[in-house]
Amino acid sequence: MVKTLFEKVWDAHIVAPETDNTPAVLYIDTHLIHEVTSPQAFDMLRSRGLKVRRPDRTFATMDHSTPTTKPGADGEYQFNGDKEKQQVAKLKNNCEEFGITLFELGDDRQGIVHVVGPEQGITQPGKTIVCGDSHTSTHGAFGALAFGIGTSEVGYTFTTQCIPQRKPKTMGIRVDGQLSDGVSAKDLILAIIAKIGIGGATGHVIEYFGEAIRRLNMDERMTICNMSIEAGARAGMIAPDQVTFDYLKDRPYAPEGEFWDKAVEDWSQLYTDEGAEFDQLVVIQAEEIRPMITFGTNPEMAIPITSVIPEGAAEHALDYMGFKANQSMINKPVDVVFIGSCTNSRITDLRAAAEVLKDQRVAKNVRTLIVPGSHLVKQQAEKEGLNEIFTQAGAEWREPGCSMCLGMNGDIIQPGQICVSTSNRNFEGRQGKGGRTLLASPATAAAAAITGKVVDPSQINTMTLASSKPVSSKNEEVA
Ligand SMILES: CC(C)[C@H](C(=O)O)[C@@H](O)C(=O)O
Ligand code: SF4
Repeated sequence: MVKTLFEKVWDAHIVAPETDNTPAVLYIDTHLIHEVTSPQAFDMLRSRGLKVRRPDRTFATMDHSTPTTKPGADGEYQFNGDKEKQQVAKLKNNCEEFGITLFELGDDRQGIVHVVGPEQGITQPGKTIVCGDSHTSTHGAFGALAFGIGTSEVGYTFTTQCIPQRKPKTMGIRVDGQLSDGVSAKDLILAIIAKIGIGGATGHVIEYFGEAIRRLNMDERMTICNMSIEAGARAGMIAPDQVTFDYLKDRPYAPEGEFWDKAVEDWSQLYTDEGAEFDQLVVIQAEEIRPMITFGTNPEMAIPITSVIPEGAAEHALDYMGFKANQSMINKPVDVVFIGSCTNSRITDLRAAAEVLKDQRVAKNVRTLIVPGSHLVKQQAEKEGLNEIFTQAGAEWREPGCSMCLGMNGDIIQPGQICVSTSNRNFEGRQGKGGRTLLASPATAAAAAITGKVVDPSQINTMTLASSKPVSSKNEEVA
């Protein structure tokens, strides 16, 4: 029988099939946890005298509430408040008590859960992966079936390594052709969500395929799968290929030696069979995609950066943003730029930002925060000198974590401020009460940082060369 990629992974993990009255029981290979959605599940275990069934398949990191400033001279981290400090301390205690591997503050492996899992080789093709976090869809970039779960399901996974699940429908999104120069994976996924809508993939698992997807590196594939949830999808998946295997080879938790060879053999079977059908199919032409930006308060409210806010866009959203239909987004003034989050905080994202920021200065009054997704990303960026480019430009180079994506750690924007952000959600107040978020790619965010306004990143080189801004002495040395 021909099967889609999703069906292959789903079928291989069914412990008990779905009936009219009961959902399927799905075996979970890997359980990722963080400090925000795990405490109640651990409390449940304690109150019932239960253990974690597979601590060896459970991995924890701290990311949402962690400070992005370095610890003080005394080694103490400066938390936003007691609540955040306790949340992090609780995770550490819980992991010790239940024998779970934790990538804690100060550990080189610490970072955003959706950056760390792949980076450590914990995320692998064909696996079922859950986490009490909606952007778990990120891991589907490896051909895993990965989705977010609620706190009670975190409890089920702790106790049984299984969860009850209704089988989702499938949606194929085929992206033909090649993305144009200067158009990123972030632009592609924003364009996809603008097209199908925030509810467009509700109840479905999306598989992305086609030439343009094949050409993406793993960081880019993760950007795409990360935002699947913003179209309502249960998960996003991309069939693994040589790009996937090359990424995973020699990662700490990847199989070794003969186990590696066997794994690659198995993983190579993970694709949608010829003739297998999706419940829905969407076709996109890559050449038509332009750099994108959002203008509203959900990720579907996105347009090519050079076009205008459409007539008929939700008025409430436009009021909140302070924008009007038919206006161009170009030249809108910007107060803050945030480059980070599980969507765009990996090394290739930072390289893209550095390319724009090199030998430039961040505009006066624009606060620019650059937050690597993990310590290993941070170390790699520093090895390449990207941190120098950022700090010389006047941007803040921070410690890893979710940071201003959600502002749980205190990295927030002020009421009324406009922030160009590489994150995945532009909901009202998400980055701080009254704050206004414009979602975009790292290149677009970096271009906004140096000009202090929304600009087409493809225009940036011409623009900066044309302007005779005074350059810092450091820049003269470089030149
Ligand atoms: C805190 C967590 C539950 C939440 C999520 O599930 O997505 C967060 O990561 C987010 O991005 O809003
Ligand atoms: S970076 Fe943002 S979207 Fe990703 S897990 Fe953290 S808060 Fe959620």
